[in-house]
Amino acid sequence: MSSLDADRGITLDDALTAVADAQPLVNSVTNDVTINDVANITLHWGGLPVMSDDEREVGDMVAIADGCLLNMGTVSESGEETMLTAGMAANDHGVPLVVDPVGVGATPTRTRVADRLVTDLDVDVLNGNYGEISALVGEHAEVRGVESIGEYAEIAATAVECARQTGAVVVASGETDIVATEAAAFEVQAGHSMMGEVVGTGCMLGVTLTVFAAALDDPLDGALAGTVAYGLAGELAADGAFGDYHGPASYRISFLDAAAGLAGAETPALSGRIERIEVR
Ligand SMILES: Nc1ncnc2c1ncn2[C@@H]1O[C@H](COP(=O)(O)OP(=O)(O)O)[C@@H](O)[C@H]1O
Ligand SMILES: Cc1ncsc1CCOP(=O)(O)O
Ligand SMILES: [Mg+2]
Repeated sequence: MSSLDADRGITLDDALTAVADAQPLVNSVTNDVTINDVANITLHWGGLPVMSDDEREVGDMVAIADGCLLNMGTVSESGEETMLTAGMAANDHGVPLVVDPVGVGATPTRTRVADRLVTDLDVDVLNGNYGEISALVGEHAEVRGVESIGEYAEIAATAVECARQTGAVVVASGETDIVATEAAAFEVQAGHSMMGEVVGTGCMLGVTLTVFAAALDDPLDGALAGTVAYGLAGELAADGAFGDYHGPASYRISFLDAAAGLAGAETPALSGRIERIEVR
């Protein structure tokens, strides 16, 4: 199977095998809306989910974990402090840290919490939709609730700027996903429009990135592999490879099955799906 990136020589099969071998324990401090899907897709990829979010134990749980996700979808005042406790434990113990700044830009509170997370913590991977990533770097963005509204013609440059400001690998999700570091940007053509019809596909992407970042040594490899694997699962589900569906609710089930079955499935060729792009 073709390499995820010619310079790095890692294939999707390598990544899927690394996840299966590592069986990473991933602690997700995440929102109440999609927490069960986040837990299940962690398991479906080959990871071990735990959703510890109590201030008295979260630091200890993250210390023994292989990856940590902070998703601020329904973050409360106490939850904000717990996220900092978890994130600092990840940093102290060298545990890969992924942040999903859900709804940043929609309200001043969300913007403040997101800024605090990316400022006070050393984040390995950041994932958000186009609006969230644009809001995070202070550019014009329309985030309605948690949905990205409007057009973002310069999203690749914005993602690179976000990587520069935060030091993280940035995944800006949408019809075309952008994976960016401060020095490089990749367009990833994988996924299906049905994924945009299901609440939780951004949250599940965040924990997918955490699983792959935990299993691979380099956050960029983890972000590229996780983004590609996730999109391919979306395509296979949409193609009916994991059962017929009749709308977004049944599609969601097929999608979860596709994530669980991707390693054993005949996946579409990757050639041309991942393109390194020039960003000034
Ligand atoms: N129209 C689309 N075509 C292909 N993939 C999509 C589309 N909309 C969303 N996705 C995929 O669904 C996942 C969630 O993306 P997005 O909807 O941007 O996140 P969020 O749910 O946080 O707003 C990503 O993997 C993205 O690639
Ligand atoms: C609707 C909603 N409200 C707070 S968190 C959440 C789920 C967001 O999920 P995603 O970012 O995957 O769309
Ligand atoms: Mg989201």
